[in-house]
Amino acid sequence: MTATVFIDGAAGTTGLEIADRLAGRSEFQLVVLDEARRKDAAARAEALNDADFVILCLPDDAAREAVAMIRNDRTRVIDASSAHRTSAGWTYGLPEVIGRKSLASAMRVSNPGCYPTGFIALLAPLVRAGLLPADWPYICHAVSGYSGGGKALIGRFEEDRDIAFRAYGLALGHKHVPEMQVHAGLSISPLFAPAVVPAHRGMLVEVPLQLSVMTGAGAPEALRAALADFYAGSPIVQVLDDQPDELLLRASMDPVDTLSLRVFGAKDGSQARLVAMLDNLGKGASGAAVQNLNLMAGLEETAGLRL
Ligand SMILES: NC(=O)C1=CN([C@@H]2O[C@H](COP(=O)(O)OP(=O)(O)OC[C@H]3O[C@@H](n4cnc5c(N)ncnc54)[C@H](OP(=O)(O)O)[C@@H]3O)[C@@H](O)[C@H]2O)C=CC1
Ligand SMILES: CC(=O)N[C@@H](CCC(=O)OP(=O)(O)O)C(=O)O
Repeated sequence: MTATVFIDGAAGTTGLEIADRLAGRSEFQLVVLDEARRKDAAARAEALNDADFVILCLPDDAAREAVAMIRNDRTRVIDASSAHRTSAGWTYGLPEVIGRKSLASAMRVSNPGCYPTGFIALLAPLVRAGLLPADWPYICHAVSGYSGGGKALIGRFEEDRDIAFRAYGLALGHKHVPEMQVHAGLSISPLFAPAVVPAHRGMLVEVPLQLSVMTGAGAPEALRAALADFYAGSPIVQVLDDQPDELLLRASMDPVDTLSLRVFGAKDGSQARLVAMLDNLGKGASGAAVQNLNLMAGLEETAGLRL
C-alpha cells in the first residue's frame, strides 16, 4: 500500500532534499501544497491531518504549531527542527544509537540536529561502554557548510563571497547543547564551538580528548575498536581505521547520507581526537529523515538514500 507523506516546509533547504530522496519511490506518495497555499494554516491543517506521515521542515515555533494542528491519533510525525529533541513522548531519530526497533512503532520522531548527530555517534557508545566518563566537561569543535543555516544563511554566504570563516555560538548555550548532553548520556553540559565555512554542504565534528587525565578512559585503539564493534554492519555509519594527515571538506561535495567516524591518537596514548564527517543535509537532516521514515514504514532503512 502507498503511504501519503506531507512535507511541511517543502520549499526549504531540508524539505527539498527530502523530496529528492523520495522521488520515484512507489511506497510513498508526496502531498504538495502549491506556492499560494504552502503557508496557509487551513490548507496545512488539512494536509497534516490527511497524511499518513508528516515531515516538518520548519523553524521551531512553526513546527510546534504544526504538531498542535494534528487532531488525530493516526498521523505519524518526523520533526526536523530542534523543537522536540529532548521532549517527553518523542523518539530521538538516531536509530544506530537508540535502536532501530524504537522507530518501527514511533508516532513522534525528532530528527537529530546535524552537529549532534556527529557528537552523539562518537560519544554515546564509548560512554555506554565505560571507555569514556559520563561526568566529564567535553568540548566539541565543529565546522559546517552554510546550508546548515537554511535559506537565510545560504543567502548571506552567496551574497558575501568574502566570508572565509564564521565562528558563531560565541555566547555559548547553542540550541544543540541539550540534545548533545542528553543523548550522549553526559552528566555535564558539553562546551560547543561551531563555525561555518564557505562551502554549501558538509561538516566536521570533533571531540578532542586529554585521555591521560581522564580516569578510566580507554586508549585510542580501544576507543576505535569499540566504535567499530558498535557500528559493525551499519550501512550508513562507517568507522574508518585509516589515519590520514588531513581531513578535507570540499566545496564541490555531492549529497551523501553516510557518517564517517575516526579516532586519531597520540603515539603515547595520552591524547585523542574523535572526528565525525557528514553531510549536514544528508545524515545531518534529510537523509536521516528518510532513513527514519523507512524504518517507521517497515521498509529497508537505506531505501532512497545516497550511500
Ligand atoms: N539545513 C540543515 O542542514 C538542517 C536543518 N535542520 C532543521 O530543519 C528545519 C528546516 O531547516 P531548513 O530547511 O534549513 O530551513 P529553510 O529556511 O531553508 O526552510 C524552512 C522553510 O519553512 C518555511 N516556513 C517557515 N515558516 C512556515 C510556516 N509557518 N508555514 C509553512 N512553511 C513555513 C520557509 O518558507 P520560506 O521559503 O517562505 O522562507 C522555508 O521554505 C529547521 O528547523 C532547521 O533547523 C536540521 C538539521 C540540519
Ligand atoms: C550552520 C548553522 O547555522 N547550523 C545550524 C544548525 C543546523 C541544524 O542542525 O539544524 P537544527 O536547527 O534543526 O538543529 C545552527 O547552528 O543553528
